[in-house]
Amino acid sequence: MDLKVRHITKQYRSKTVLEDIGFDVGPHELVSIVGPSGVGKTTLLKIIAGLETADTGTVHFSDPPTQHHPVIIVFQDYVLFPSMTVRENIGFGLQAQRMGKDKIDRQVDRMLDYFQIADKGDHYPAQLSAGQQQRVAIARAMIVNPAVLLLDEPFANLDRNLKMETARFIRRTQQAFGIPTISVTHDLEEAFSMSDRIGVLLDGRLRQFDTPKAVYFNSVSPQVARFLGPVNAIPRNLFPIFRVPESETDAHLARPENLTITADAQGPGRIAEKTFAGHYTAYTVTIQDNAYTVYSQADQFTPGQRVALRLKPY
Ligand SMILES: Nc1ncnc2c1ncn2[C@@H]1O[C@H](COP(=O)(O)OP(=O)(O)OP(=O)(O)O)[C@@H](O)[C@H]1O
Repeated sequence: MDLKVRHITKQYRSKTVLEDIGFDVGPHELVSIVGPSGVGKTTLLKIIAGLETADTGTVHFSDPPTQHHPVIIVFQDYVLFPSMTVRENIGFGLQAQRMGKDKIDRQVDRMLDYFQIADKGDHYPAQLSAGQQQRVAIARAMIVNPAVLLLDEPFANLDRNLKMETARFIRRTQQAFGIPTISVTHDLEEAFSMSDRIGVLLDGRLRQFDTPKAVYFNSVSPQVARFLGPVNAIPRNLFPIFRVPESETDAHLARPENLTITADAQGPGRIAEKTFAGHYTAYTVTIQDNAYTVYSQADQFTPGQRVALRLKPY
């Protein structure tokens, strides 16, 4: 099963929200669409789910969804039915398909085991932690064998540790069940950690669609690069001292982890600031009145010290 999104355009009251959006999602693939708040991520997801109509464009499923193989969308507040137990919540979709009780029970048991909430089957949602509620919501989505799984800000309500754990869990589950999945989020860490490919939506357009590493280290524009994290623009006249390969661009974009510092008493740079950041040290280095951010494993450089900066290939 794969999914092709082609030339999607959407306006609300003559304001263009989405313009000519196109991408593919392969079988077993998890794609994240990232972008700032209000850029149209939820609108795009709703169009793919058929809950909203596009002005132009198409969404093509290689294996068209059916009642027994539906497109499932999980919204950020993952509303569980508060007066139903966890078992009843998870089995709800199968009951709606009029499956027999024994069969539903067996499938719900499998889900409870897989999602490691077997001891919570008879609890009500209010008795669960946010992470457990999240698992119930995903289990409820997975049990109906969805053709495509759509996640809208899946971890918005979780703290950082739980978020990363849940991201890995969703990744494993989606692969184990072989379900093409699209997640929309403004949380970059989450998108980088679980996606096969990432689409960057800025000003209504999909500016880049590629692997996490490629969008991060090889951003197609300064706008995309800045949205994805801190970036240094090295001006053309400084290419030789940074050892940037010759090219036609006016400035080379380098992530802080793409620069290395070496001690050099005659070097063009000076350490202006040093900050401990856990698994690396963040330095601000000035060269000709420009400041560059460098993340380094080396912590021996001190403010005021003269240094050289070099581009390191990734
Ligand atoms: N039904 C609607 N009628 C009119 N405008 C709408 C409607 N739905 C969304 N919009 C507008 O379309 C734009 C995109 O909204 P959308 O919810 O898709 O953004 P988003 O990227 O998901 O935002 P967030 O990250 O904050 O959830 C916003 O400006 C929003 O106000």
